[in-house]
Amino acid sequence: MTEKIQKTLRDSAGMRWMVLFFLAFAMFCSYIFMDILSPIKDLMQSTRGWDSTAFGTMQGSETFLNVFVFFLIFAGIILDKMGVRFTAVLSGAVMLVGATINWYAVTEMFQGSSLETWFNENLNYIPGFDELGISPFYLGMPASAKFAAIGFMIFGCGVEMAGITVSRGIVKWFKGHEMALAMGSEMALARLGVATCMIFSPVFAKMGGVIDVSRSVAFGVVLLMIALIMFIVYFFLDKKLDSQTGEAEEKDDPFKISDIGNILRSRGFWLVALLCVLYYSAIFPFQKYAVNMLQCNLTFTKLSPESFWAGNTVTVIQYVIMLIVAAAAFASNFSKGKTMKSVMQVVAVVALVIFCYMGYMRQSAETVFAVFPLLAVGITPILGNYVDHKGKAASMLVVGSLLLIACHLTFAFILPMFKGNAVGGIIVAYVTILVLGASFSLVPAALWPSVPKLVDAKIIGSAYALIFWIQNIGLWLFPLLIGKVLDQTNPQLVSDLKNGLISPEEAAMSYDYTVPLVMLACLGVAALILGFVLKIVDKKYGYRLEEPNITE
Ligand SMILES: C[C@H](N)C(=O)N[C@@H](CCCCN)C(=O)O
Repeated sequence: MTEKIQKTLRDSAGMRWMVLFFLAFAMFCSYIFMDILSPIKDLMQSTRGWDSTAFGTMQGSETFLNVFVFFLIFAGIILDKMGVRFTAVLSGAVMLVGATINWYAVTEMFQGSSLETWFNENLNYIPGFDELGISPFYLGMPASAKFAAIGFMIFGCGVEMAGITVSRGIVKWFKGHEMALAMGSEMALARLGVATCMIFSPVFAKMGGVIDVSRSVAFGVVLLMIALIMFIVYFFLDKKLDSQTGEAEEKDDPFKISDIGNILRSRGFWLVALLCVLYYSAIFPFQKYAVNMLQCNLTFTKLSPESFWAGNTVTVIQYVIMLIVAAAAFASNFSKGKTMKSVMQVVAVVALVIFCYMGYMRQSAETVFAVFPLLAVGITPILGNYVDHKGKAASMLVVGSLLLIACHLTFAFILPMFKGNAVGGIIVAYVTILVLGASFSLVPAALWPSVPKLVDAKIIGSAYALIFWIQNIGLWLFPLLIGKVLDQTNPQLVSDLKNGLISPEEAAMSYDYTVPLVMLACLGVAALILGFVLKIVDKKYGYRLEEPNITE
């Protein structure tokens, strides 16, 4: 008798990739919001009075509840107990609530309101947290930054919860299939989100010639509504899958809190978690300051408002070219024939060169930095595919860390030598940013798909949550530290600003970033050392990190 094989939704490649699209698109929207204020640090200073410390404190608040109230640990437990679809929708709703508060805080409506007065008079001292030096507020912090920080904290809970949920969702739908490629593609779309925000956030803020930073944030809020819809659609698909499989994974062997002990006893887990915090602390916090760092180091000529390059049409054209780079790189990864692959690669490279040229012609730091996530969009899926079929994840972590060190040192010491040399400076900036983008593809593409090799499937949600929690400590600390170090290593600038000798606009463009950049390079050195240790431990204990995910 022929046995009837029951096919489930995840056995269909089309269905799997459609599910991935919903999850990844939700992350795309979330990543746009995550960095929505990063390219307009100068405008936050000139229109809302946020100096570097206020900006850094507000940006760092994203991770505050996750780290100090252990929200991420709870999120992992919720995920392992309640499942992917419930947690996905919950995370979408939490992000939206936080983002809406954040938006209100930077609107004109908030200015002069009784809420502003309240925030000016309160939250200057948080017992316990202030003594430990970890308060998300301080005396003199602008009220709008304090309230925005509260919103960003709530958003941070949602976005990190979404991050672990999406990773677990991908493991659920793709294990045994193209898991690393799927994770790489999800991250690629997230990077496109960052590039989108680098380009469009300043456009929204400056629209119609009137500066209003809240328009940028409103744009992010609308996208988070779409993210929630994506998660709701995913909810129904995931429910259907569970009805087909009979929810075997959860029912047969339910998650227990004590399972977390198993994760914490794994040597491999700790090495990956520490490498993760060191590496990501040198990337994400940097991303929040990178545009300003370029503004301070590159020489831009002010374009007249009538100039073609200053207009919004060119922004849209540049964005379309960005999409062409992403689509061609992605298509080259999936093309079967050799000729088609090469054609796609040529299209991607040509479009990338045009993108860079336009960035230069537009004479703005945000359009130059937009190329950073773009390379990651193109190559993260390719590297994910490589991990699926060839392995070498631990080696990729080592190479990624090496590139990171080289880039931060170049920004610190070589880029400033080109101040005054507009073309030379832009070339150095582009090459360094592209190499950093390559590093930012290597490490994530190798790191996240390695986690299922280190822990049991039923505790994978908690394992991701613990890694995120450890990582979030760095993501909390370093934006704050960079802001403080910047103010402390630029004492003349800070005192001139205080005494009214320079305008906030001038100050925002004149910081010396050398010390913060060296600090980030040091993180890279520590990550590199851990990468080597991981390679040794992997060999000794047989985690199979260097082996492919798919055995052909
Ligand atoms: C910031 C966040 N905690 C993070 O680590 N993001 C990773 C992606 C993790 C996989 C998400 N499904 C990143 O590289 O962006």
